[in-house]
Amino acid sequence: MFRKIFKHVKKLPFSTPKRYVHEIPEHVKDVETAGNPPFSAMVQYYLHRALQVAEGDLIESLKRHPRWSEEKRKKRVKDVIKMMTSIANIIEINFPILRNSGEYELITGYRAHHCLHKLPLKGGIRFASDVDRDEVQGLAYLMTLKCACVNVPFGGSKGGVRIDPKKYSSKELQSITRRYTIELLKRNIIGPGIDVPAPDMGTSQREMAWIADEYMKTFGYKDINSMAIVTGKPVFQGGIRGRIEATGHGLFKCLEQFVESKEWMDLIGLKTGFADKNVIVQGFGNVGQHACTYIVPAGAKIIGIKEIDGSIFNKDGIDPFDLQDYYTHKKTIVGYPKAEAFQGELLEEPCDILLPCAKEKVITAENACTIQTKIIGEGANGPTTPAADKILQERNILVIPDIVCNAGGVAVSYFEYLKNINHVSFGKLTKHRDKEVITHILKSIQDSLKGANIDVEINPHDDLNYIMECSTEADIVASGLSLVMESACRGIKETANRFALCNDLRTAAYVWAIQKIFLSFEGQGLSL
Ligand SMILES: NC(=O)C1=CN([C@@H]2O[C@H](COP(=O)(O)OP(=O)(O)OC[C@H]3O[C@@H](n4cnc5c(N)ncnc54)[C@H](O)[C@@H]3O)[C@@H](O)[C@H]2O)C=CC1
Ligand SMILES: O=C(O)CCC(=O)C(=O)O
Repeated sequence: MFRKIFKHVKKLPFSTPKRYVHEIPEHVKDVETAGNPPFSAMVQYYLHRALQVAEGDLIESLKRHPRWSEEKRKKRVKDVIKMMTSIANIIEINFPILRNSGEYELITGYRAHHCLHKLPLKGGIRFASDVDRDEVQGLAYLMTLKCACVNVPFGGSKGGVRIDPKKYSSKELQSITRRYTIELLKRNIIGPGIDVPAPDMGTSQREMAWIADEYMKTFGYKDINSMAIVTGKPVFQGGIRGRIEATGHGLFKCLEQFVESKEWMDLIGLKTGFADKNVIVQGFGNVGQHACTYIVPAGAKIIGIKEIDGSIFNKDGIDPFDLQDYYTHKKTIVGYPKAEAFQGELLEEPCDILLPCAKEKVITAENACTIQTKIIGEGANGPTTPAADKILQERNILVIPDIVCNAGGVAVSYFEYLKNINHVSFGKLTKHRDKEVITHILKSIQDSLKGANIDVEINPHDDLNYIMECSTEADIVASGLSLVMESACRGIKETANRFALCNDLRTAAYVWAIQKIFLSFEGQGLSL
C-alpha cells in the first residue's frame, strides 16, 4: 500500500528539501506512544514533528541574508522555534457567583495566549467540566497554527470556564460569563486589539452577546470599536451572517477539496464525489449539526450519529434538518423516531467518512486499529492522539487535520471582526453599484455590437442575475469562506507533495502554518 503512495508522490515535480534534525524535546517524546497524553503535550508533539520536516527549509530561507553564516541562520531558526513552542501568557481566575439556591460557588476560568506574532489573538471560550490549564494551553497552540494555516492574521489564544453549562440556569450562566469577562478585562487580557474571544464547546452567540454587552457598558464605554471585543455575536448585535454555521460549512468545503480530487481519492481507493458516501458523526452540536446540513445536500448519507447520551443509526440515511428540529425540542438525539438506537461503538462501524465533532482524544491507539473508515475530517480540536495518528497513516486512512478542517469558524470570525472595525456590513456600499456596473457592461457590449450591425439583446443569464441580485452579506461570507478553504487546502496539498509526506496531511498542514508564523516572527525581529 505504501509503495502505491510513494509512486504517487514521485510523479510530482518538487524535490525534497534538505532536512536538519530538529530534536523532539524530552518532555513530549513519550507522547508518540501514550494512550492518554496530556493535551498540550500532544499538540506540542505534532508541532515538533512538523518542525523536523520544516527546519531545513526555514534555515534555507534565511539565505536571503547573504552575510549571515550558516551557524547564525541555524541559531536564528532555533530562537524562533523557541518562541513558537512556548506559551506567552496563561491566567487562571477564581471568582464566586451566587447560585439560584442562595449558595455561593467558586468558579475557575482560564485564558491562554500562545503566540504574539500577530495581534489581536483569537480563540474561543469553552464551558465544560473538564476544562483545565493544560487543555486551554493546547487549544491556544492549535489556534495559532489554525490561523496561520488559513491565512487569518491573528495570533492564537483560548479560554475556558470549568463548569458543566447544563447544570446552571441561564441567569447563572449570564453571571458567570459577565464576571469572567470583567476579570479578563481588569487584567487587560482581552480587548478588540488584544485578544478577541468567540464561541467554542458549551458556548454560543448568547454568551458572546453577554460579553459584548459587558464590555460596552464598562471598559469599552468610550471605545468606538467595542463591538470587536468578541466574534460569534448575534447578527442584531454586530454579528455576521454565516458565523453560526461557519465551522460546519468550512468542514464541508475542506472535505470537498479532497473528496472531489481524483488524485487524493485514488490514493485511498475511493471514487470522487460525495454521492453515496456513508458518513458517521460524533457530536451533534454546532459543528456536527452544520457539517451534516452541508454534506447531505452534496449527496452523502449520514448513517450514524453518536452523542454524549446515546447513538442513532439508519443505513438509509438520517435527514439532518429533521433531526435538528427534533434536537431543538428534545435537547437530545436519543429517541429520534426515524433512526434506530445504536448500542456499541458507533465510531468503529464501517463508513467512508468519519467526522469527530465533539471533543479531543476520542481516536486513540485503542480504536485506531478498529475504525473502519477511509477519511477522517477533524471537526473537533485535537480528536486524534499521536499514537492513533500513526496507526491511521499506516492503515492509509486520510486524516484531514483540525487546523484546517475546523478553521471555517475563525475565518468567518475574521470577517465579523473586519465588519465591526469597519462599521459597515459587507455588500452594503457596493451592492447597487455592482449591479449598475454589470448592467452598463452588458449595455455597452450590446451597443458596440449594434455599431457593427449585429442587433442582439444581451441579457444576463441565471447565474449572473443571481450574482446581481444576491450579493448579500451571507453570499459574500460564503464566497469568502470558500476561497479561504480552497487556498489553504491547495497549500497543504502542495506541502505534502513537496516534502513527500504521503498521506500525512497533519504534518503538511503544520509545516504550511509554521512557514508563515516563522516569516512573521523573523520579519518583525525577536526583541518583542
Ligand atoms: N463552535 C465553533 O465555531 C468551533 C468549534 N470547534 C471544536 O469543535 C468541537 C465541538 O464544538 P461545538 O460544536 O462548538 O460544541 P457544542 O457544545 O455545540 O457541541 C458539542 C457536542 O458534542 C457532544 N459531546 C460531548 N462529548 C461527547 C462524547 N464523548 N461523545 C459524543 N458526543 C459528545 C455534546 O453533547 C454536544 O452536543 C470542539 O472540539 C470545539 O473546540 C472548532 C472550531 C470552531
Ligand atoms: O472563531 C474564533 O475566533 C475561534 C473559534 C475557535 O475557538 C476554534 O477555531 O477552535
